[in-house]
Amino acid sequence: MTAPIVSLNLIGPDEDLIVQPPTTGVALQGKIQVPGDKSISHRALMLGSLAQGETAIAGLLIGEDPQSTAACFRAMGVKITPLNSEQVHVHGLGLGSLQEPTDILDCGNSGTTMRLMLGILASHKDRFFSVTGDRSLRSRPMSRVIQPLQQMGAQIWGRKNHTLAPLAIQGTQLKPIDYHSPIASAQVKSCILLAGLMAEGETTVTEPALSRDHSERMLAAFGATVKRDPQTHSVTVVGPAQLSGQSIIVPGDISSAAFWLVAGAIIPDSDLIVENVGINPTRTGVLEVLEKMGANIEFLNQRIVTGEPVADLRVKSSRLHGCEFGGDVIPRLIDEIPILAVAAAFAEGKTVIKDAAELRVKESDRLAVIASELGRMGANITEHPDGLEIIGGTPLKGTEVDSYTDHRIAMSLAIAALNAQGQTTIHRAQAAAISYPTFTPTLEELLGH
Ligand SMILES: O=C(O)C1=C[C@@H](OP(=O)(O)O)[C@@H](O)[C@H](O)C1
Ligand SMILES: C=C(OP(=O)(O)O)C(=O)O
Repeated sequence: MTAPIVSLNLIGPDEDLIVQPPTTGVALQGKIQVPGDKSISHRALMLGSLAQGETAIAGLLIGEDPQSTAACFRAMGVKITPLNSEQVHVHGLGLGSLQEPTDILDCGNSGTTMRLMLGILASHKDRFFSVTGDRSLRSRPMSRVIQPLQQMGAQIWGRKNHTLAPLAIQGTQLKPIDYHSPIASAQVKSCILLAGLMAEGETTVTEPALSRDHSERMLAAFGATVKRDPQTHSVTVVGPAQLSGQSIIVPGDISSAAFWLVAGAIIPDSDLIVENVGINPTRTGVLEVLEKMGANIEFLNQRIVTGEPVADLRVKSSRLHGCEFGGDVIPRLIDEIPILAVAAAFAEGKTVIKDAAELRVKESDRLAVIASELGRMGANITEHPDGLEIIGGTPLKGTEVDSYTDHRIAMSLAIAALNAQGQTTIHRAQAAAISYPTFTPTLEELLGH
């Protein structure tokens, strides 16, 4: 049997990942773990910074995005021990006590850092902040959080009529609002709730469909008064709040587990357990769609870990078939659409993904990029304004593809490559380190290197 090749060539400017599966197949077997949940990691660092006393975080994601969050809060006077997945300590300053940074806060590639932090900064009276990010983040829309913050009285300036970073923020005493968001976005919801912590009275956010609820859960755990109405998808915080430091255990990220669940489902003879995965129902849309496509996924050892449901997920390969999805499930699988498109390319028949125009304003235009790069590998995939149509079942061929510096695209293409014929070179694959720095070592481990 030819040995499978997986190599990350970091010497050239293109940071290529080369994937060459053997012709005899690469059945995935055994048990693996994925790094900590990115959304929960950001929130643990932020709420820890705003709380009185110490917060201890186990299982934090050591990716570039949480590093950006930690760097921003350190620059505002918060002591955060070096990030590691064992134990990180955050010495919170108490609500309203962040110091004015003497330099620009750099959010790197992280939309969550910038959007959530804007709510915190805008509510820090008499302090001035400037925030920026990398080229991708500087092109992502910030008006979705700036507009409601302005309704609360926030003072924010930015490029293109105050919609794009770099942004400047003059902190001020904010007023509570009752905000009906036009989009189901956890970043918008969380930004307003964080701003509401220091406004006097009730700040309510209502969204058209339920987005991930990690902020609501964690705010309540830190001692804020949080009221939720599941019927209307609305959540209220009561300010001024007081937060006190907590012990948090971050579960494995279902968005990272999704790569292996799809790999296990599409690669013949696989039987793989991904341990310790967060299965918060606001995040499990990917499992529902995979099951609808005929995937065989079992939930083992279900438990609750510091307020979040967790399980070990066992996937066995099966014959997938296409399906249609859209509507309310989209916010519950928003980051998994690129890897679901890969699953669809290997499934029999047609898959239609609708209501996903939001993907055009992520780290890359994910609809355009996944259509072009999977298309290069031979997939029959059509881009629509709000989604994708994929006719699966034609074998994919290895070729040269590009991540467009988008971590989820890099890893989705690597899984497609694992089940393709011949060698695939993924340019700029180092982007995976944004959310999953150990992706390539895990791939090597699974392939028996
Ligand atoms: O709140 C969060 O942690 C996130 C919310 C989602 O973004 P939107 O709120 O823009 O949908 C998601 O895509 C992102 O990766 C993380
Ligand atoms: C969209 C993502 O993250 P963010 O918005 O934080 O950059 C993601 O992780 O896929």
